Amino acid sequence: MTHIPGIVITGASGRMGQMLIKTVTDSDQARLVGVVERSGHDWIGQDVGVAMGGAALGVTVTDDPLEAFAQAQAVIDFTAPEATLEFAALAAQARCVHVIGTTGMSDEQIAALEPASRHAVIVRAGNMSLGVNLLVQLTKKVAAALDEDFDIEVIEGHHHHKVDAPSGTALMLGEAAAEGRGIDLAEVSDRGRDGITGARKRGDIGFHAIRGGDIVGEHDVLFAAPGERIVLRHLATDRAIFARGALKAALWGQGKSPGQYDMVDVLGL
Ligand SMILES: NC(=O)C1=CN([C@@H]2O[C@H](COP(=O)(O)OP(=O)(O)OC[C@H]3O[C@@H](n4cnc5c(N)ncnc54)[C@H](O)[C@@H]3O)[C@@H](O)[C@H]2O)C=CC1
Ligand SMILES: O=C(O)C1=N[C@H](C(=O)O)C[C@H](O)C1
Repeated sequence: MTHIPGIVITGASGRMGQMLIKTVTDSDQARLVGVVERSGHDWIGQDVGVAMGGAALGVTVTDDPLEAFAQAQAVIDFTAPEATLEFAALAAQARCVHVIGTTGMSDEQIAALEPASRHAVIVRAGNMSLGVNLLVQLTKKVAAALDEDFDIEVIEGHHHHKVDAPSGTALMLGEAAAEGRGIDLAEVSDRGRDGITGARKRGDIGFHAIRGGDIVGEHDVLFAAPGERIVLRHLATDRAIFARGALKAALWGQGKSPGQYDMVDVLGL
């Protein structure tokens, strides 16, 4: 019996799904034991390596998540909110660590993860990269050090396929800024101004989303005061940074107590 954890990747044909499959198969610390796609997808029943245009990997794409999860110790899931909720219940049933990269989940959907987290480890983060999670810590510190003379704006840019805004990362950064200031983000959030908006309200945290081409992910946190500006910036140029973080989370979660965790826990930041 091998102690190398078996991993299932959901959303196998997606931008992140394919990157995750490469990352897991290149790793000597994990084994790819299953890949899941939605019912009706033309990859179902094919060897995933062949479907990706390369050599066979000996793993067939399935639309039966529970059957796949039953063979695994962790599920890495970068799909869509409804799918992620379904996978959370099934991963808990199979006692798999569930690493959730999916963004765009509503507060209600996030709350609905709680029953699953009583039985299994869930690691969820809107961004799995080391750099962004460091930026989150820096944002909290800078916001705590500055008063409301500094207007905070979070500006993010992504590829034209992205379906949710603001990005999960932008929300993490906004939450960090609000936490640094000791306030509730929901009360100060100002998203995507348009029209005669009136002057900026002191203390608000603004969000702006750019969508275009193949931008992997760019985030600025702007602190603007009369006479000076500070910009904290992260630029992602390769999705491998997210996949590496997700695999790290899947390995970190082995043997941990059931509950909800994030990348700050995984990275020890
Ligand atoms: N947390 C992080 O570090 C990162 C998060 N993301 C998030 O990951 C998610 C996916 O991003 P992309 O890969 O760019 O999207 P994508 O659209 O390329 O891939 C999503 C995949 O999920 C599949 N899917 C949807 N419903 C499914 C179901 N019920 N069962 C199985 N598969 C299902 C789709 O068929 C598709 O292949 C988004 O929410 C994105 O914001 C993306 C990059 C980094
Ligand atoms: O959809 C993406 O591509 C990304 N989504 C995440 C987000 O919403 O912040 C992380 C990364 O920026 C890429």
